[in-house]
Amino acid sequence: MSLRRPPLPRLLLNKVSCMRNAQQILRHVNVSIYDGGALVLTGANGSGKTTFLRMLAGFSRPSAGEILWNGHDITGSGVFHQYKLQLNWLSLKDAIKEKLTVLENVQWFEVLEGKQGKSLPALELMGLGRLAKDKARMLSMGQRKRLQLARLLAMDRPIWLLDEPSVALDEEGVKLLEYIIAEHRKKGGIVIVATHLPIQIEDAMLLRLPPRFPRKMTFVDMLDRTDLL
Ligand SMILES: Nc1ncnc2c1ncn2[C@@H]1O[C@H](COP(=O)(O)OP(=O)(O)OP(=O)(O)O)[C@@H](O)[C@H]1O
Repeated sequence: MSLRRPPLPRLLLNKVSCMRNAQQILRHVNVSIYDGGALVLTGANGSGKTTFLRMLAGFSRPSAGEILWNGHDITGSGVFHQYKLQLNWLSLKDAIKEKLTVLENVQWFEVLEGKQGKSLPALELMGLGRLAKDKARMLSMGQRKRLQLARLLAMDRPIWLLDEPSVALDEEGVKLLEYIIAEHRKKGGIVIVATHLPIQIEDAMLLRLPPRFPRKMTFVDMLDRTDLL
């Protein structure tokens, strides 16, 4: 008989609820995520996907329950600083500095991490190698998203929190996104994605958040209601 304990999940959400602006957004969420794991959050607009990611990123606190990292509450003093260093955050606000070149935009974050040498290979992987010396303001929306993804690769942190990462990407861009997610997981990285668009992520857990305001009437119902027109 083995006396070995089962491994702790790297991240554990235990009956987590979250309020925003005095409104209950998330209620009693339970999730365990191990190294190499992936969680895909879906749900209607306003159901709380971004709120969920923001809470994991430490931008807002759970109103009830706890989020444990390596078994420690992430809000605990001493833990939070260490935990934040594990995170890579990608959102629709891309924090791209328009006056810097594409390469400098990645190197800026890489240097802050105390790392070097990964920025150009990351840009090349994301198909932006030829634009590396151009000013970032010249980039299209999809290219800006590719730059954000290159930043994830150059910073190389274990837990990726990705809010709508495929928005604006073309078909090849989505394939690249799926590829880097798969590679990150092979190294033991964790990926948590909020998305409306289908992304192929093997063996991902799926969490569909319920709509916050049950719809009394659908759009199609409204079209049928002649008295409303
Ligand atoms: N800055 C804010 N302050 C207070 N409440 C907010 C704020 N942003 C969003 N909310 C509330 O939180 C709810 C959940 O928003 P959230 O952005 O988490 O949803 P979402 O599932 O990511 O939506 P979407 O699919 O539209 O991106 C919203 O319905 C809104 O009422």
